[in-house]
Amino acid sequence: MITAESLTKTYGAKTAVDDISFTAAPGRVTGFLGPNGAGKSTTMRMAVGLDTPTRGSITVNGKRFADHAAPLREVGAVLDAGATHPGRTARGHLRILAATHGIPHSRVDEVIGMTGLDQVATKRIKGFSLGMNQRLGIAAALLGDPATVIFDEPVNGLDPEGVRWVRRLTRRLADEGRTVFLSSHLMAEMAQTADHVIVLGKGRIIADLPIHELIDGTGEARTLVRSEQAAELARALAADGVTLTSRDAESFEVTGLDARSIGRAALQAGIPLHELTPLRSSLEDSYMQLTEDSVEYRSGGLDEHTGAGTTTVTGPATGESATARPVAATDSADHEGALR
Ligand SMILES: Nc1ncnc2c1ncn2[C@@H]1O[C@H](COP(=O)(O)OP(=O)(O)OP(=O)(O)O)[C@@H](O)[C@H]1O
Repeated sequence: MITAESLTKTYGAKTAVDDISFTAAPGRVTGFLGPNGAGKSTTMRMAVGLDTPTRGSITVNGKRFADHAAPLREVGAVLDAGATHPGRTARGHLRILAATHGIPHSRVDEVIGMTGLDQVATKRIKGFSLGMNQRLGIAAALLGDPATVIFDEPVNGLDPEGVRWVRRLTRRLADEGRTVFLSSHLMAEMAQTADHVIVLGKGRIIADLPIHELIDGTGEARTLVRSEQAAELARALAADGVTLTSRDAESFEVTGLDARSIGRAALQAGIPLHELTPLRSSLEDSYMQLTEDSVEYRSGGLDEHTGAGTTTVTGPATGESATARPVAATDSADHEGALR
């Protein structure tokens, strides 16, 4: 269990973590999600005593990290997979760690087996690929058979097999009743891995909810429609499976019909449209919307995250224009590309 209460960290004038409170519970994978610079790593570093809170607290299994008599048996963390001695072998590295923490040698071979490092256990770490280093970091984190694990961006730079392996492993660890706390800036990754997500933006929590609520809340595409003849248009669109929700006298939201079909139906009915805006359609979009105001570094021009530009939709009959910002146009392939 990880519990943060009013946790705050400032570096000079910079507030990296801003008064956050949350719980990562045992038996589930909690995803810690947020754009670059949101404060994820800082929070994780405070959880394992590598940084001190400016205010508030973060405890693991009920105690501050430093107050645990045998911290490695309580929490295993991978915050920087590269932090090893390059001249040592994988087994040598793990044996030294085990010895300094009073962990029996037999556990070293267990974690080597669990992380699939058998073939390279006697090889020097300096020749290790990123994926092997990541596995070694995880092996070290699991040495003490901890009840809580904390992995910072565990799939970053991994090949598809590595990504799948991390997913399966984290699921297994949670199913064994452990608290699994993972950070990522990729919604698509979290959607496949986490049971619960905490979304951080500019040091603050902007969402804390089960992953299915995030999916259920955003799964169905909605379109905002505005027309002076809203009632007439609503009648033209009415059909099985189509839901119309009124916003005001001239606008309503449509589910069960995409923007293209709505536009076509309006044209056929000779009804001018003033607005036709797809509201959202994917998990990635909802994440982008959640974090829209929280992105610290943004490139100019097209929104690099949503891939969304601005599309002008010409209303039928009158030729009036309406501006639609198709947030649904996200192509998450770039994000997922790193995962395949
Ligand atoms: N030692 C430090 N000194 C000054 N500022 C820092 C320090 N560590 C982090 N920060 C700042 O705090 C903010 C949060 O950083 P942090 O690394 O925790 O974010 P993050 O969500 O992990 O991002 P990323 O995904 O890029 O690692 C950033 O603006 C960062 O520049």
